[in-house]
Amino acid sequence: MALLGRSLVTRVMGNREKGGKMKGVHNSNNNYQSKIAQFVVTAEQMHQIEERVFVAGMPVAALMEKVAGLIARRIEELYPLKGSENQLPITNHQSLNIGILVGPGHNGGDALVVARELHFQGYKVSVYLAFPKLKELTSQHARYARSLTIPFFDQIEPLQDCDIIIDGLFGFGLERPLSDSVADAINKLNSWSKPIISIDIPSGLHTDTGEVLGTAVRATRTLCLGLWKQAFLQDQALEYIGKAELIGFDIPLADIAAVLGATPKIQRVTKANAYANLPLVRPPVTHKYKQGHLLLICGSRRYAGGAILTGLGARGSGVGMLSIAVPASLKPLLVSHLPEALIVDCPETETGAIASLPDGINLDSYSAIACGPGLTTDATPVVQSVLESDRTLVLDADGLNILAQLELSPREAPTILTPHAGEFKRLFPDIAEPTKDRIEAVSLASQQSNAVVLLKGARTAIANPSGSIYIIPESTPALARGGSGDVLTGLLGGLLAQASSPQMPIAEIVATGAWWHAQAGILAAKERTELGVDAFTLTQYLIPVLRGIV
Ligand SMILES: NC(=O)C1=CN([C@@H]2O[C@H](COP(=O)(O)OP(=O)(O)OC[C@H]3O[C@@H](n4cnc5c(N)ncnc54)[C@H](OP(=O)(O)O)[C@@H]3O)[C@@H](O)[C@H]2O)[C@@H](O)CC1
Ligand SMILES: Nc1ncnc2c1ncn2[C@@H]1O[C@H](COP(=O)(O)OP(=O)(O)O)[C@@H](O)[C@H]1O
Ligand SMILES: [K+]
Repeated sequence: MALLGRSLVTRVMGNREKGGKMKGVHNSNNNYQSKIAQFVVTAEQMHQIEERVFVAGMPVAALMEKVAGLIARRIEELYPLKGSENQLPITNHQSLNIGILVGPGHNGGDALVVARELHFQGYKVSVYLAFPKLKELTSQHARYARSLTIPFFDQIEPLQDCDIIIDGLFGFGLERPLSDSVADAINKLNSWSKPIISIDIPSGLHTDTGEVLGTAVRATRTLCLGLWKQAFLQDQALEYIGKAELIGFDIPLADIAAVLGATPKIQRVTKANAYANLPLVRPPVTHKYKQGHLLLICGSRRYAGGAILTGLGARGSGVGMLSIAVPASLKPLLVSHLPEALIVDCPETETGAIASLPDGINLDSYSAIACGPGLTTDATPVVQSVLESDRTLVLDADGLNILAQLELSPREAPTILTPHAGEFKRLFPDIAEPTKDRIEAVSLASQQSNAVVLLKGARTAIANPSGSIYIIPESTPALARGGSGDVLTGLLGGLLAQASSPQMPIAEIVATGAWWHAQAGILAAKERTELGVDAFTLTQYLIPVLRGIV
């Protein structure tokens, strides 16, 4: 995956080192936005980056003015005084009432600049000032706003009649739980069901873990400032964030690289870096086995459909050759759905699970193996034998449930584990709740197992043992549906089987597959609504995702 665009970073850093000033590389570079989109920061890293910008000479007040100006313009665009684009059920666009919540720090300062700007544009602005003691710059903006006769209140109730609320209580400076009075105000605000725009992050959320520190604003939309904060990639924060949008303010790439490193540890998977890993172009002279041979091991009498869905996911990957090992009695069914696949019929247990792989099967002849969907836990010997193989191995579903009962002895070849939160808990019982700080959880799990771990969820996170983490920043709850994980397993297996060289970073290929899967869900939901994305339909949208690329 083209990570930080190493060449550019080296260039940028080189320029700084030589002259102290940036030469020739500007943030207006067409690539700037797409580079910025990959980065994820903690509150501490954002502080450090901000500090470098200030030390380099940017005045704090000037930066606040610039950033808050961009926020104000965006709010005017979203809720214009005149015009028909406004989605709100507001009839009189001439007098939009905007309630602005102001906290003690620079998040509150941003909010006050927004208040002033909207006031001058003709909006009716009211301020709820939650604290008597403010940081210096925030205090100055409050004084000026008062001089403009903008009304200030120390209770939130007077804002109840506002059409829109802007939340500038706390940004990334919030580190401890909210006091009762602010928490009460936020709870009241949430009960009004008004459109709320949060500045930087919904007040009350922890910037890194996305945890609710007592209570938190439930925003309709959040305008994240400068760089994506980690909370935007944590499932537990999503219902508070609403629609997420990045408001860039031209932070020099050199300052980002100085803090995050040339290859940041955590990356959002963007279209650009996913594309770079897709096996889109084949050599003109090739043959099916050169394009990867994937062995799927899946299905049982009870879960026959899982094998079909995994097979169709693998088909979507474009893999050169597909073999599917299933209980012998499922062979006719599999052939009818996947005529191109070689069906390996296996001896069955009494319960209709795979008892063992057929005698004489040579696992070395496959480029990769994906094992697990629909197996039932009766297929333990099969999982044992693939764990002993030296092939790249994806384990999912019952493959993971079986693994949880076994010892994962060290494997030479890459191992990819793809649990949802329930499977994760069974596999890694001593790692804290995977629904809390998912980024931390997946990273620990990868180090503990020495495997690439993909933790499924609304923001699927992938970690490799060396510490890199990839997060899929967009998806759709349409995927929360039986069988969509089976599709992912087949797709991942197909992509890994096609990896042209063993040196290709496995976690990046896995991240690419997870991105593709999510995009297929998004596209299918767009065309068919979120209700229309059953797992079979999902497989039909894998290839259409690529339409924009080739
Ligand atoms: N980074 C950038 O480049 C840019 C940043 N900008 C903006 O600055 C924001 C960050 O500003 P910030 O650092 O002043 O922190 P912020 O989130 O406003 O709040 C911290 C304040 O709250 C207080 N406090 C904390 N917890 C509390 C509690 N539970 N209950 C009560 N009080 C509590 C804490 O005081 P303490 O008591 O800890 O001394 C402190 O005063 C950022 O999100 C963005 O909007 C842009 O303007 C320009 C570009
Ligand atoms: N709320 C959600 N938003 C986005 N994606 C989701 C959501 N819930 C589940 N998914 C995705 O759907 C898939 C579900 O996989 P899994 O739980 O293994 O289902 P199954 O075992 O039925 O196939 C995963 O890829 C997961 O990331
Ligand atoms: K906020």
